Amino acid sequence: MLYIVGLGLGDERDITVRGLDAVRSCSKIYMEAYTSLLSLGLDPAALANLEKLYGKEITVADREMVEERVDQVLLEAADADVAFLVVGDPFGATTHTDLVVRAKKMGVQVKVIHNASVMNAIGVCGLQLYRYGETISIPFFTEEWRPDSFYKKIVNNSQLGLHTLCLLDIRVKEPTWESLARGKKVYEPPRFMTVNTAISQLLEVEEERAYGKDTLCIGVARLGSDDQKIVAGSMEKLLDVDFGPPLHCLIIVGETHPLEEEMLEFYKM
Ligand SMILES: C[S@@+](CC[C@H](N)C(=O)[O-])C[C@H]1O[C@@H](n2cnc3c(N)ncnc32)[C@H](O)[C@@H]1O
Repeated sequence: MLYIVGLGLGDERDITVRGLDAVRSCSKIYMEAYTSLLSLGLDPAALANLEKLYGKEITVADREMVEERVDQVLLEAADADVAFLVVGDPFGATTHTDLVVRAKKMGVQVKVIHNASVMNAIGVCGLQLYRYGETISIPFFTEEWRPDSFYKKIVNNSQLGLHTLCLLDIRVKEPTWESLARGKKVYEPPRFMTVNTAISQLLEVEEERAYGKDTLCIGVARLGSDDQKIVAGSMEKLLDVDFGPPLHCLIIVGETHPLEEEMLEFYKM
């Protein structure tokens, strides 16, 4: 059996009882470490906490492993119970549908154990799920590369009066050759996009007045942790707010219902 287990958004204690039972029963544990709070996956101290809780060693599965060598994991799961851990929820934003499809095609049984995910940002600020449009991802701009395909989606959402949840880029540096030569992959800390960078990039590509510096937005940092931070304000005001350590996401507010407005008041700066 392949157990795909969501770890939630806080720390190692956020796994569900059902998830913990499954993990402890498995002979091999992999942890996906590229779509979410990578510090959990790549910080040796955080990893050690998880291993202590599970009583088992964890193999960190980076993008290359998940995309290119996943059949090895699935073959193991054909003969034994294997856990594949995902920070957040296995189907939260980035889905692991591909893994499920491949497992089923190979005749491997799959059980998914859900948990909180970044999708909880949708409601935590008081906005309502059915008043959101398409979710977007904002990549880091570089000197030569300024993709803005997300912009059209914001325009569409805004024309319909819908809110937009913006997920922000995470850049994982490849393990160095030096560390690979020593037979060990060593990861440098990933680069995370802040709410401030996201807003300045959004203002840079704006041209159809879908939004502007006065548009109401909500910045959400470290959702699900004890020190989560949620601040609502105009783009201009949020540009100067220090949201602290990652992970961050941003919501562009569309037309609001009176109940949404009441809740938003608690977060306004
Ligand atoms: C691909 S999504 C997360 C998928 C993950 N499996 C989940 O269920 O949450 C990654 C993006 O979501 C946002 N995100 C994830 N966790 C967050 C958190 N705790 N607080 C704020 N934003 C978060 C960040 O913008 C991050 O780049």
